[in-house]
Amino acid sequence: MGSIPSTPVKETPPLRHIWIITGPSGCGKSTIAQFIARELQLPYIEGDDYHSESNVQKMANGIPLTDDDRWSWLETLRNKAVEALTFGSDGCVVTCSALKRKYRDIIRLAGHAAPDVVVRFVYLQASQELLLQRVKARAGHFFKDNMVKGQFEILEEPDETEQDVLVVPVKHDLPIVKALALQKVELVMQESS
Ligand SMILES: Nc1ncnc2c1ncn2[C@@H]1O[C@H](COP(=O)(O)OP(=O)(O)OP(=O)(O)O)[C@@H](O)[C@H]1O
Ligand SMILES: O=C(O)[C@H](O)[C@@H](O)[C@H](O)[C@H](O)CO
Repeated sequence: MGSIPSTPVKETPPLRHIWIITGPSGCGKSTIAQFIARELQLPYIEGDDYHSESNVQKMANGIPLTDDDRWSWLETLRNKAVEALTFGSDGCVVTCSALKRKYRDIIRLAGHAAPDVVVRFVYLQASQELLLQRVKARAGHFFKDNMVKGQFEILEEPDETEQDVLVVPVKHDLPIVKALALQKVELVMQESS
């Protein structure tokens, strides 16, 4: 009796995630994004590095950005993320305030870059009072505490209809927030592998 030939198992390559770390100024985007990028060994793209000189000047002068100021910045961040994957990365971590849903929608288009690319947002959730304190205490940054209120005025918090968003409360001490964010990210990666 001949042995039954085994059906070859098709290996599906793991998905490549673009992690967008979001939230208003001072919520910890840079801190958490650098940590996650280091832990997952992924490239880190700092959103603030891609604001135009005039955007930075505006913010430094206490003038909030408008939608028009943000469109090309959002497109640039999306392109940078896709570029990182095109150059062979297994994923990447990007900081972007992404305060409005339509801004997140612009970034979401990166998910069409290739069938294995998935965009996920990590929303760092905090109260205005807490972020005011954290921005006040931070030195050497162009974004000052007088601008925090404006961030909350336009903030559209992701709701349950945005299923690609992981919410991480950031009122806890930093080691706890880091662990929580990483845990949520790793769970998604496990579920999608
Ligand atoms: N969980 C935390 N507990 C205490 N301090 C924190 C926590 N998370 C961040 N910080 C501090 O708060 C400040 C703001 O953090 P960070 O610069 O990472 O925020 P951000 O969202 O990137 O800000 P921005 O958008 O203005 O660049 C920093 O001084 C950081 O060390
Ligand atoms: O959309 C915006 O208004 C900006 O991206 C801001 O969020 C700042 O750049 C940032 O918070 C300072 O780091």
